[in-house]
Amino acid sequence: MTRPYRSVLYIPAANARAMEKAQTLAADAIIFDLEDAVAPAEKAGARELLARALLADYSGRARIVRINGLETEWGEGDARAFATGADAVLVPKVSRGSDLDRVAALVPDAPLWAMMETAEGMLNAAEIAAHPRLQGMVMGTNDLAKELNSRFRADRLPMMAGLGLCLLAARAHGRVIVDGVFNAFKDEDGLRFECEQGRDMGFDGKTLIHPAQLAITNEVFAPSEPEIELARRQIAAFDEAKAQGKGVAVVDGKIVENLHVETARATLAKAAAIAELAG
Ligand SMILES: CC(C)(COP(=O)(O)OP(=O)(O)OC[C@H]1O[C@@H](n2cnc3c(N)ncnc32)[C@H](O)[C@@H]1OP(=O)(O)O)[C@@H](O)C(=O)NCCC(=O)NCCSC(=O)C[C@H](O)C(=O)O
Ligand SMILES: [Mg+2]
Repeated sequence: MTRPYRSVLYIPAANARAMEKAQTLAADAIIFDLEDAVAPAEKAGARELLARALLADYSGRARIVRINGLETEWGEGDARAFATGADAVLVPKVSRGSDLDRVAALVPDAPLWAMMETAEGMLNAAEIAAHPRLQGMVMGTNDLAKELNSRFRADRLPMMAGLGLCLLAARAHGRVIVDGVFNAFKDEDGLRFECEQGRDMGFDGKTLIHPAQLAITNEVFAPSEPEIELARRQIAAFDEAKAQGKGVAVVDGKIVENLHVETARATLAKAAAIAELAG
């Protein structure tokens, strides 16, 4: 069954307390960050703290390690240190498919994830998504806004071209894709608006910076009760229509064809995966 990735929480790998706390948080996945959330003076210590933290039990949550870029003095050591022991390695600032090749060689067994956060990366999203070792993509909307010189807008109009290109690329190649962070972690209404926008666009989930963002995000990216109930009725109605030799059913005045049944089955599978993770 496919894992859910509704909520993907960043934790600075220099913060031992936060990494411990994460063992009991309701995040679907965790990104242990060695890159931007860790100051240069803390990089070496963070690597050691993280190696210890990864021995703990995170109750089935996906554990993803964001390494420093290979152009930095820490990148290669990070990749070697976490070639095993995590569920995936997240590569920052991926601009083209070949950026993943060197990391892939250093990390032969773990799946790779790519931070999508450069202008070049947006233009090469399809090539990046096609990389054979890639499992998932993470929007880095802070870095992207910096590169674009765009202003923050609640409707994220300046981000739409990049978000759309990456989403298309991820879907074309069957990759997981999660939306960028919402920086104002005490603004619940703003977070809900952005989660709903991301969910409506088709993202699997959202990256988060604070545990206070988990509940809203998990709620918005999960199938709602009415969606689950509708999915069940669509499947039942289609099965009945099929038994009568018809290819189309009607539910609540709307047609249900094979493709809608596939979506309905995916909704039920996602709900089941969420329930399984919750235990
Ligand atoms: C944003 C923060 C610096 C706020 O920290 P703080 O003031 O300590 O928060 P609180 O006092 O409210 O914390 C309450 C308790 O929650 C724990 N905590 C806080 N944050 C996390 C977390 N991320 N994961 C797990 N636990 C967390 C605290 O330890 C407190 O616990 P307790 O002691 O039991 O009370 C801080 O939240 C933070 O550092 N967040 C992560 C920032 C980060 O990782 N940034 C980098 C990723 S964002 C990015 O780079 C995206 C991308 O690349 C782009 O370009 O867009
Ligand atoms: Mg970034």
